[in-house]
Amino acid sequence: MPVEEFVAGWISGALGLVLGHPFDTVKLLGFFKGMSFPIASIAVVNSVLFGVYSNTLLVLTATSHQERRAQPPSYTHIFLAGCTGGFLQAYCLAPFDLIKVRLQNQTEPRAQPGSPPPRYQGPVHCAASIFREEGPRGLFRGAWALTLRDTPTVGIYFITYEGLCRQYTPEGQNPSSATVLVAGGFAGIASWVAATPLDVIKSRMQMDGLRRRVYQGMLDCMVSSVRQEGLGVFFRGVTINSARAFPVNAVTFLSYEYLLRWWG
Ligand SMILES: CN(C)C(=N)NCCC[C@H](N)C(=O)O
Repeated sequence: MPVEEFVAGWISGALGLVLGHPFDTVKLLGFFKGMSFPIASIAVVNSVLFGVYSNTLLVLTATSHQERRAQPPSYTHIFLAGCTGGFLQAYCLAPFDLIKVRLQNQTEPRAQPGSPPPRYQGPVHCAASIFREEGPRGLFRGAWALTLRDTPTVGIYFITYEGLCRQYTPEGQNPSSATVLVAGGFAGIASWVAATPLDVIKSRMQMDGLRRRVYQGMLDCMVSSVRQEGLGVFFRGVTINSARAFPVNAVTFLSYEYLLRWWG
């Protein structure tokens, strides 16, 4: 199994994250300020995403990453490989994403003289507290919604990227840096616009259980969110998700492509 794609995914995910971090921090004003935890987690998750995508395409089409410009895979194969990558990354992402959401939503003010310490004092403390208070399964709270969010939308991510690259690249050639940047940016936006409704539900499921359980399950969360806030609830955060997605995924795809060309 070729491993370069896993390593390239690892490095490119970390680079994309550095650009995306300010957006992640303002999305929910909170306590989540450090970089080491998100870098470590996104690197692992992106490595699984790109590694599984590329190796699934290898199984489906018998072409390596280097051969794919001369023998482009069909969009059906790209979509299926993307969905497989999205499905597997969701399971690796689930505990990291839960910790991120819990820390971001922590609204207690930063330590002021006399104020009680925040409930979670950092990522490791947060993981240990969830494990202790909600059990090992607690670390996977919201994983179903995350899987439903990521499986089709990562398919959309790779289809958009490949479609735009093919549109603006002469046959058989590698896309230019500008094309990779634009295609990567729009792939990020397309996938996040599609992912936002389930992203809202996922975050609510992850916060559920912190004090008392509010929702019976994912469907109940959807229905009560729409009842209380209207259909607009599914588009909450779509603008900031898209604004973050363009630079993050432009840089992710550019570094991924260049690392593979450099090693290839
Ligand atoms: C849930 N969605 C939209 C995705 N997983 N999209 C594909 C990768 C996105 C990239 N790691 C990012 O953080 O923007």
